[in-house]
Amino acid sequence: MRLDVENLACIRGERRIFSDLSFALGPGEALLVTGRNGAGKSTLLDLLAGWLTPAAGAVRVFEAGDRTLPESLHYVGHRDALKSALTARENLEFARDFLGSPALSPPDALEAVGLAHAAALPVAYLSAGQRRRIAIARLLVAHRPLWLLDEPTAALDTASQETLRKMMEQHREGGGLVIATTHSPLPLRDAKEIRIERPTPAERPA
Ligand SMILES: Nc1ncnc2c1ncn2[C@@H]1O[C@H](COP(=O)(O)OP(=O)(O)OP(=O)(O)O)[C@@H](O)[C@H]1O
Repeated sequence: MRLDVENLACIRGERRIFSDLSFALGPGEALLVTGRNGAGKSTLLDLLAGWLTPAAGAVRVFEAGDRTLPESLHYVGHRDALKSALTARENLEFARDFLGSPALSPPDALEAVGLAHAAALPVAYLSAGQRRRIAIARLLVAHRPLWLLDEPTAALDTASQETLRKMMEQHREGGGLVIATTHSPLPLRDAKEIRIERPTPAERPA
């Protein structure tokens, strides 16, 4: 799959968040999105996911078969989007059934993030880092070529950050694409990088 983003602009409320944002990603490539708090990193992911409409510009997808862009991506956001009353395993079963294109089994995905022992626990009982690891395990239970990850290492300890880094590299080796926002260094091989700068007050619409 290929992604081509051209001269993208976004306005939220009365504010211009960014404009003229362009990049292209091909199979196996990764993009790190940096910028200060409130610069618009999550907003960019929301636009790519199709939840927001750009004020200008275009997002084009190629070589994705008959799938639309929303059907071609995984999104792991700030909120882990887990169902608190379901167990870790049930959450992954739900994700696999909902997303389609099953890949690793839920037990194997839990094993991959070091949470096999928590399979039968309701996620409400888990720590913030453990919940984040289950949200990340969702990436493994259904195959989707584009991973959109919003500060994926937040709440993760060093070992889990390394597990996630390896998962991202493996996904890329299989031809997958990764776009991750981050405030801390994420050592991905040959990753592209864009920094979103806040427009000055003069550039913002009144
Ligand atoms: N629903 C909304 N309506 C209007 N403005 C919004 C809305 N949601 C977010 N914003 C604004 O859009 C701007 C960009 O927010 P965004 O969450 O994309 O920033 P970010 O770069 O991801 O920040 P952080 O590093 O803190 O996560 C912020 O000024 C925010 O207040």
